Amino acid sequence: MSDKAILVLEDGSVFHGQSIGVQGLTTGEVVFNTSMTGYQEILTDPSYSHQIVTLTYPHIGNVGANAEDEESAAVHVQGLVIRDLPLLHSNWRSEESLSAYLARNNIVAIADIDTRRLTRILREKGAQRGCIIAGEEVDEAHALASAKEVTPLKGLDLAQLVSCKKPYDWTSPVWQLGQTSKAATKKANYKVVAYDFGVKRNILRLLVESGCEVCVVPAKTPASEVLAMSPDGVFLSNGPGDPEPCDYAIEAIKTILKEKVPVFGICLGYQLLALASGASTVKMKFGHHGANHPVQDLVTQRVMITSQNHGFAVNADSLPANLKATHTSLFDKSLQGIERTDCPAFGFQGHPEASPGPQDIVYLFDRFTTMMDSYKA
Ligand SMILES: NC(=O)CC[C@H](N)C(=O)O
Repeated sequence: MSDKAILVLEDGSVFHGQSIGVQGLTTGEVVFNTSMTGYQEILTDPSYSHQIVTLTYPHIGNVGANAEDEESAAVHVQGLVIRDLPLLHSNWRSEESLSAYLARNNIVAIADIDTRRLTRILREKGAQRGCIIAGEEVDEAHALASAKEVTPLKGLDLAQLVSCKKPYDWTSPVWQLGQTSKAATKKANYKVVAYDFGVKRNILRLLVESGCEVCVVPAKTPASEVLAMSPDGVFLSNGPGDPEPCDYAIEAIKTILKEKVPVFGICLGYQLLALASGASTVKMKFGHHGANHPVQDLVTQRVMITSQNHGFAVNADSLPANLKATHTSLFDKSLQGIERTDCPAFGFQGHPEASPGPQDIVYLFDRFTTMMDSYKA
């Protein structure tokens, strides 16, 4: 069997490398992530659905893979592109090599390519549709034609594809993984319904740790069903694709906001909260994907280092009078946080659940419980 592989972008750029996953063909929008750690969390983040991810950090796979680092039950990237896979992986938690993990999860992946050149192309031209072929038939023309057939993410509702099919309760906190957590789990004090648009497990763990009893519901659950559960708060999860076509979610959020139930949204959830409040969203050139993005809290002026993964943004000029900007990106001044002035609701564009990444912004979970305290009182 050949272990050759190629990556071809829609602009015609060709990269030759080695296959490190299964043989075959895969396509998707190619984005770069600059995180130095957390490759397994990235692979299993449902928000990466339909995207091929390239990691700018050159050595990927050093610590192998394990069952605890997964952010969901499946690998969601369409493909992986890296510079160098180490000959040996080593970590006390490792259960298998990255390559074995990719193959077991049916992922086409390529190594030994110039990821700096690739990232520069994506930075100059914006996210590109691309195709990886691994195996015998490494055919450039076929790869280029396949890349050009990819449906762009703009206009695609992917949340309903990755969402759970039935409601379930989530009960495990972070400390069950043996990781250091900010504090011992608080006594369950709040009933929270979490909309699953592609939720990451660490968000659910942090909600539990903050004292929430969490019921996760499918993306298309109507507001009436959620309100019938008499929640103390509603959480809107992260997720893949364009927020704009998710009209069912936008409608449900509008109804929930009218009832003045506290609402907290992360990433796609934050974008949906903005749309339900009358703001608009735009597709970014190449988005924000990394673990060291500086974000400023506009009230305290404090700067936090945050984890980010988004290709769409809320248009800062589109905020209606009852929607206040709370955070801004110091990389490009794009909007990072919003809060409603007429009801208890707020959202954040980055990832306060911080997995992978820094924990500067984890305090937003306390803000949600404080909001629920006032609501209950
Ligand atoms: N991580 C997310 O929730 C991503 C939100 C949305 N799919 C975007 O790309 O902007």
